[in-house]
Amino acid sequence: MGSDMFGSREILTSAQIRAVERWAMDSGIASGLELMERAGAAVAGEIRLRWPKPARACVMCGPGNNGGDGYVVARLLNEAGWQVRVLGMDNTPPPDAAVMKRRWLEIGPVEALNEGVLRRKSADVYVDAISGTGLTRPLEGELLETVGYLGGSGGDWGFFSKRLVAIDGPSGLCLDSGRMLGGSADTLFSPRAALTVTFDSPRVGHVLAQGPELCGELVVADIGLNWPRMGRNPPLHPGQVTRVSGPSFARESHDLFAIRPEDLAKLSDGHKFSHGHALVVAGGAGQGGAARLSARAALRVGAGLVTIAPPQDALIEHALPPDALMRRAVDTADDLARRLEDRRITAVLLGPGCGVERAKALLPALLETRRPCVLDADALTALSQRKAPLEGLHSHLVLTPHMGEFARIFPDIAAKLAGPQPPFDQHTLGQVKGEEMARMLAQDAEYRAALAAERGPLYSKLDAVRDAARRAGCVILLKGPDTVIADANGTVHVHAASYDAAAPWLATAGSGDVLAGIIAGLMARGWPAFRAATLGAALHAAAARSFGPGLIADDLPDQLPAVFRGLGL
Ligand SMILES: NC(=O)C1=CN([C@@H]2O[C@H](COP(=O)(O)OP(=O)(O)OC[C@H]3O[C@@H](n4cnc5c(N)ncnc54)[C@H](OP(=O)(O)O)[C@@H]3O)[C@@H](O)[C@H]2O)[C@H](O)CC1
Ligand SMILES: [K+]
Repeated sequence: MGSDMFGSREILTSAQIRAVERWAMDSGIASGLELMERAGAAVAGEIRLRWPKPARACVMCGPGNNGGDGYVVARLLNEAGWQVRVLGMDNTPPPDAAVMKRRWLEIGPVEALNEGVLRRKSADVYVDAISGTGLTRPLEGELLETVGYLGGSGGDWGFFSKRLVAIDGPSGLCLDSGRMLGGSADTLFSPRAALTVTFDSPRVGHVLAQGPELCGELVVADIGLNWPRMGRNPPLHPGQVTRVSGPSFARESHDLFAIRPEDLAKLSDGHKFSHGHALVVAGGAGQGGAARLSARAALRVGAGLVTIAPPQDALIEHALPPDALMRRAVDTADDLARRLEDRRITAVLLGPGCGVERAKALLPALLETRRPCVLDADALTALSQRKAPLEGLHSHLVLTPHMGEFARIFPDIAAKLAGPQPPFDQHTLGQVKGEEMARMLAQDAEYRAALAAERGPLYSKLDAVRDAARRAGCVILLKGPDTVIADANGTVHVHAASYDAAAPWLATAGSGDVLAGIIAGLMARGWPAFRAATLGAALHAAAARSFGPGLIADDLPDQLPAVFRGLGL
């Protein structure tokens, strides 16, 4: 999946993939049994690619259709000459899984699925088919002990992390949020898979939070669902997609990678007079480095003109190259307002190295113009210190906070995301009071309503950024290894750096200033806020990858030409 860096693909919630499966079955594309056979065959095939010599497998099958996939894997590995041991449950599985279980029982026994039985004999490969998209509440009892043992409660998680293959996801992982259901954020004793095989499309939980770490290598297998993709009519009924709300499925889909064919055409459009003019506000004396990084990035991404605007007494600091940069002093809000009377300035960046007080003083004049702009760093702190932080924000605006800045502007949303997740027991509720208690009770009610409506149970980073963007009425890009970008209409995009290998190098000082500059440069060139943010995140990661290890932020802008060449521009 990582190889398709410049494509886009939908990321689905559990409810969405269920609806797609139902649609495929209802339209006669494939029966449930056929889909399950294909899913199992895909998993068995991936296992045999990695362990080409028949070996010993232990397949753990849960109570639902995830378990059904497991019984198929067991049968197919057995046919390929593997020694297969199956652990399963004494329940009445759903109809397709029941058929697959019966077929396995013609071949071999099903032992009880618990930690004691699992410990008894070791295997070369362990297949986790305990739970998939149907997990709705934290695991308990023997299942929890089994999953905890896979996660290392027996003291040896390294053993399983090399040989655990998860079907759809490691069990216990909420595939709508990337968090362990009922678990703590530190994922102690959470199973880590060497390989996760999922079907049709990645799920939200594969790319957010702990998902990438717990899933290991992610393979997305095509099981022939053939549903109409992006931008066409969905096979989903509105009621089935309310978790990721909005009227149409195209708007609902969370695409993983950002660069689309229409972006390529526009990036290579060589008409210099249509490339706009970005104004990058800089800080006082000795503070100019961050803004210069941003300005250089805006130039490299192709803004026709870039002006850096420090206070008068810091102007001299910006005398050095790049000579393509223009310099104009901006001391007061009036100066900025006068500068922005020039309609040729098509985007503004405020924040990097600007100083909180200066940002606070300039913000009203900037927001007043409703000019496309990016607010980063000190401008975000300035926002959060205003009496009404969100006043005057508008849809041509991109905020690029990291988690700390996000939490200062949206404290309640951040608390909901970071806090314990429902269902809350009496003990947990007994430890809080007042507003905290009210918030948790509301969240618990929301969780139960979501379950009743067949939606994903946990509050995810995706939900958080979407809620924040709706409230603020602008685009928000929350930085991290799983960068989530949302607009005010509920469209969400995930840039999952965890799947493109650039993440560790991007965690370097000044990297955010470059990202803000790239986005401002794209906005100056006429990209609407949301597309500028998604494309900017992809170009930023691509620049890091192009340079590789040893990267410092100064290197990023100058990698953009190589990235563009790589895109065939
Ligand atoms: N033909 C198909 O539908 C295909 C399915 N695929 C695979 O199916 C799973 C999704 O299957 P589903 O049955 O919806 O869900 P799971 O197997 O993940 O789990 C559901 C069962 O687990 C029970 N459950 C839920 N939470 C818990 C818990 N905390 N402890 C114990 N048991 C739990 C649940 O019981 P309920 O009481 O809640 O009903 C179910 O019995 C998908 O992931 C794929 O692997 C294939 O994709 C192909 C086609
Ligand atoms: K699983």
